[in-house]
Amino acid sequence: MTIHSPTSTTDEILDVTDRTEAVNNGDASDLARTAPRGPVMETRDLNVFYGDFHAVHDVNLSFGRHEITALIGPSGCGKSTVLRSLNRMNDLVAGAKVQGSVTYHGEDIYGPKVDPITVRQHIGMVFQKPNPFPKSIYDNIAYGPRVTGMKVTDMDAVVEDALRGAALWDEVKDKLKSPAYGLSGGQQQRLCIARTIATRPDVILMDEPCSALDPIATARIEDLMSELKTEFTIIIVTHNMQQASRVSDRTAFFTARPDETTGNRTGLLVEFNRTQDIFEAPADPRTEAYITGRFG
Ligand SMILES: Nc1ncnc2c1ncn2[C@@H]1O[C@H](COP(=O)(O)OP(=O)(O)OP(=O)(O)O)[C@@H](O)[C@H]1O
Repeated sequence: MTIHSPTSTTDEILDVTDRTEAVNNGDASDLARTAPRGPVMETRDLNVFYGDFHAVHDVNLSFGRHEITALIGPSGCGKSTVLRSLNRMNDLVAGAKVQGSVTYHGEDIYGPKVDPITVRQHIGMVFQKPNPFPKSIYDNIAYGPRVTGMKVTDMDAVVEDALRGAALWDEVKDKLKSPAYGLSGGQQQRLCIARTIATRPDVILMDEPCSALDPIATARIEDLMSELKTEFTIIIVTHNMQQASRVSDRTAFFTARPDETTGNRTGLLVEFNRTQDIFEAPADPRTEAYITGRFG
């Protein structure tokens, strides 16, 4: 698998091999005690700017295969900014600039030969608000495989697989030609997850996927995440700490530090560890203050 554009030559394409060493460099070195082995993605000294504004500072993270990693922290600490930099969605934001590296199976996704569209095929995204296309349920799912030129011999099977994968098939199998807008909010979000998995990504980024949903729809998405991680690597931004503790294997806690002169608040990673450790034995007092509700 490669994220290079089709013009890349074979010798420019890096192998997709597991790296077995734990990655414990950078600012969070002593805190990332249990970084995953053979990470699918890593950030190294990741800094993101919006124009002159320094939004996130030196983020070092590694995301384990078939794990769910939660990004948590108070509003404005840069969680979504970090998430969007993982599949180059920030390219679409005018004035956004990314420094440092983001690697996917060892390849720098910001490398000069890398095609951002290909990156997003491997690293899909589900947004906060369900955003189905104004099309039928069927066409919402078939759209991705069609436009990405996936070789499909049986589109009906692709649609069914994706809807089953998103735990939506039984609810919609008799109305596949109906408009997606006729579904409930929770069903629409599962449709968006089905749409994402239809193009067979490796990593799924989720930006507060349950924040617009009621508790029952939220529980269904959380169950779904646990099922999906057997096939995919999932990285989720959530404000809901119970959700992070319920679904994730590892948690990264961010905060924002005000600049002494400008007062601008720059996000930074405070602590990254197994979720159980973050919630039961946080190493940093700022993490403890946040998870116990004394800050943020
Ligand atoms: N498109 C943008 N242009 C300019 N500044 C932005 C942009 N997007 C985010 N920011 C700023 O970057 C900082 C981090 O924002 P971001 O949305 O990543 O934080 P967050 O932790 O996800 O916040 P929240 O939890 O409120 O969604 C904030 O100060 C925000 O105002």
